[in-house]
Amino acid sequence: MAGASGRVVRRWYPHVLRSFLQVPALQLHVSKTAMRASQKDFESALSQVKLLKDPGNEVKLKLYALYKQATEGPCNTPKPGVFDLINKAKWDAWNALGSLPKETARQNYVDLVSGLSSSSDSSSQVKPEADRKQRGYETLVVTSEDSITKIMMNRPAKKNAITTQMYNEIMLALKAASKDDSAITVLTGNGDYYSSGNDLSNFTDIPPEGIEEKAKSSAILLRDFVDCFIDFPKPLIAAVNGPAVGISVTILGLFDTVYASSRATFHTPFSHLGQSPEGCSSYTFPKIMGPAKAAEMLIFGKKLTAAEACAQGLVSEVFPDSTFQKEVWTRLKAYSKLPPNAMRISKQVIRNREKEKLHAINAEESRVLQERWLSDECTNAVMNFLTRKAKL
Ligand SMILES: CCCCCCCCCC/C=C/CC(=O)SCCNC(=O)CCNC(=O)[C@H](O)C(C)(C)COP(=O)(O)OP(=O)(O)OC[C@H]1O[C@@H](n2cnc3c(N)ncnc32)[C@H](O)[C@@H]1OP(=O)(O)O
Repeated sequence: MAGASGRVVRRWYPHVLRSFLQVPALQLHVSKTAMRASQKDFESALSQVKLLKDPGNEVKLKLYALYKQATEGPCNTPKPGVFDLINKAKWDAWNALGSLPKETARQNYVDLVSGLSSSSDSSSQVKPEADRKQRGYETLVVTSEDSITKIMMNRPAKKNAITTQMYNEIMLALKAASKDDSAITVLTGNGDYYSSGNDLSNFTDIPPEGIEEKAKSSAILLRDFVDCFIDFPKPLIAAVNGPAVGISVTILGLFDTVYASSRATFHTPFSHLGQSPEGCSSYTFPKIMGPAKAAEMLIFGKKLTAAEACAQGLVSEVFPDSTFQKEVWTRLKAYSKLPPNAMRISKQVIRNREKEKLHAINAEESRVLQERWLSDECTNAVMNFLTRKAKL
């Protein structure tokens, strides 16, 4: 088909998309059960999508996953076999959305299509290497520039506490970053905190099936989340711009490099919260800092300053807070110019032999936490925070 410019424009919908995603035409009509506030926008996005140029397989997978989540809810179909590559990729994309609410998925679908429409309108002017703010995230700002994908947690008013939606969006962003053309990926926080860890209001959203079911699905979410860090194939850097708590600290052991502002602190108050370590920290922390120092953090909740965390090997380098952003990004831009394949392969050589072990540890930590979340110690600690009786 010839576009307005005379260029040959390949319309990818419906035949290509349908054959790729094998979505029957009828499925593209929204089911009545999916009626919500953004229903009209969603329907118009479904029509708009037909007019777009081929956005590439990665985006098609994202659209597919959001469409399935928006209309059917969380993925609960059996995982296709390893050799069923297309269906497995589709299943993985849908499954990665975890328990993202239907309404949010619908909104994300609408945002994604609107982003695609505006970028295809001005596609002739957009440089592929330009700073691209990726749309479709509500709790993150994801940008790609200078061969660096930056994933910034963006709930500064809540100290970047990680909601279920943010866990899902970080997983999506990591999966996209693992396949994009960037050389390195950076996780950071917006505002004065890096992250205050798990959003404790995650404990209040109990489904009709009860707290046990919530603990079970949360353990799956946690395990999937940490797996994404274990498996991330490119150099992964944390730019810890301020205090870090809980899971935002424990997963640092799975990063390749950790830069910290002098204002950052590192705090894992699991016993105070009636919980136990996650993010593979029960293995990585003793390995990084020795069992005695790790126990002080993970059992007794000792908070480390940035300088202490650096002395103990959890942090690679500390920068004065006043120059943190400038110095870190100058350093990262230089690193991002190194040959990407060499960096990726070096990471594999360093990390691969431990992957299986890390997955097993992650599974075990998630299993133990699933039980902890049902304990009185944990319930009381969370209630105390939510009723403003306690802070860390
Ligand atoms: C049934 C099972 C369900 C479980 C689902 C879990 C899924 C995966 C779990 C993985 C496990 C992770 C373990 C952890 O991460 S443990 C760490 C948890 N984090 C905390 O306990 C921190 C709690 N926050 C605080 O103590 C303080 O807020 C602070 C971080 C010390 C900052 O204090 P400050 O006085 O400076 O600021 P405020 O308290 O006024 O905070 C500003 C607003 O932000 C809200 N906030 C901050 N942190 C969190 C949080 N972690 N969860 C929820 N809300 C948070 C705070 O309430 C303020 O909100 P407001 O303005 O509306 O009052």
